[in-house]
Amino acid sequence: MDHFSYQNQTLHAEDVSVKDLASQYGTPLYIYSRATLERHWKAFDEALGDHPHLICYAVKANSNIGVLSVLAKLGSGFDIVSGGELARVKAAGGDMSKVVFSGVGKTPEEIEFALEEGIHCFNVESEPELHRINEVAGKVGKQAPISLRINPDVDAKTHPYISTGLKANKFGIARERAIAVYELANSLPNLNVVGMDCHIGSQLTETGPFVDALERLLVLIDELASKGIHIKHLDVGGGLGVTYRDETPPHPREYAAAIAEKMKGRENLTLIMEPGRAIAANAGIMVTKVEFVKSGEEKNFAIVDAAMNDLIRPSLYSAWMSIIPVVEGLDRETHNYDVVGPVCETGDFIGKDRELGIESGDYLAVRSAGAYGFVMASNYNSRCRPAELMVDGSDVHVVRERENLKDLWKGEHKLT
Ligand SMILES: Cc1ncc(COP(=O)(O)O)c(C=O)c1O
Ligand SMILES: N[C@@H](CCCC[NH3+])C(=O)O
Repeated sequence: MDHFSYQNQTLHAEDVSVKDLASQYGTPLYIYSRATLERHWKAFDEALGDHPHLICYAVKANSNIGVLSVLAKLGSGFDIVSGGELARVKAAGGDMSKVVFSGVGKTPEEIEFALEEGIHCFNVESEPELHRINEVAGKVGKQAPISLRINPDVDAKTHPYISTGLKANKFGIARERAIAVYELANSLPNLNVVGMDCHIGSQLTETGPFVDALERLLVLIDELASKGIHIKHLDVGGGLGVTYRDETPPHPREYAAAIAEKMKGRENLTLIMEPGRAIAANAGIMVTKVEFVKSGEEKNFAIVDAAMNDLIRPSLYSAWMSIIPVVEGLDRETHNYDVVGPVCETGDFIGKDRELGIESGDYLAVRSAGAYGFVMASNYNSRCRPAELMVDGSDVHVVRERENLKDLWKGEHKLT
């Protein structure tokens, strides 16, 4: 069931007209569906059935505290990559004991914060980081629970910027070094070895690379057990892709079933997953208004009020994102347009070569914008960042207010 669908030719978010929301709250505007977020999270959770598991939503995909609070109420865990994300999870009412902390450059301050909050574990990405966590834990008189992020050297077959599990990538510890680094971790006085993790990339559309990575990790887990180092949880990371255009990623159910299958007979090993995009992307849209229609000699441009600063995926990765009219079936002539924003960069586009029937003042919706959308927004060109709404049935919650002009220079000081 799609919670963004047309009713009486007008796009709705659950039971609410997107056109009404756009006129009331202005554009550009992010709109999320609570029911979709919940359904996606539950798809992972239910697919893992009785196997001991924890779904740690990857906060970076959409860190709005409204979104986090919805998932926290379901009992979600969280995968974080900064002290800022930890603070957000806390503010949203998340359970600190279900937080895993990933990322290659954790600072001493962030480590101390996470230790004080009692997180589930640190996903450690290098030997120097291991020493740093050991030192900070010693200083604050705690034992730090750790997992090593193993780079399994598998090709995720995704965009090179978001592939993370190859030797050439900056992430994790090479699997050839894994046993030695675990032995080191085990010998450090303030560390508690609890897990093993990996994350091979994002927007994966096949199950194969996930299973290959998992198999490589299981070999290491068995080898460690023979050396007396017992791993309690295996974290397979995130990375499951979604359909933006014609991709056919496995359903979370299929993906989770393939992983659970490999874990049969290992019921003492808790399975952790860190899905971000698969939970948030299709739970959100971004709505924009057509400012001008400009016909050039070679191209037609739909100049809209959203730009690369509001949604950077098309500019950054040449990502294709679906752009649909908020009101369909209008009697309009269609033309081929590049949908572009007002930012002064040639690379500022939301979509290219789109067949649309539009006039100035129309609203368009960009689909699948719930993940890596608002979180990557900036104030470039001194543009205020959009508002974010959460629709829940016929209820509408403003989960982030639109920025105003004064927010633009908050914390700045002029010279007198
Ligand atoms: C360590 C880690 N876990 C989870 C994720 C979430 O990935 P995705 O949004 O592709 O599920 C990422 C980002 O790719 C990540 O770096
Ligand atoms: N931001 C990227 C994904 C990066 C994943 C981060 N680990 C995207 O929009 O697709």
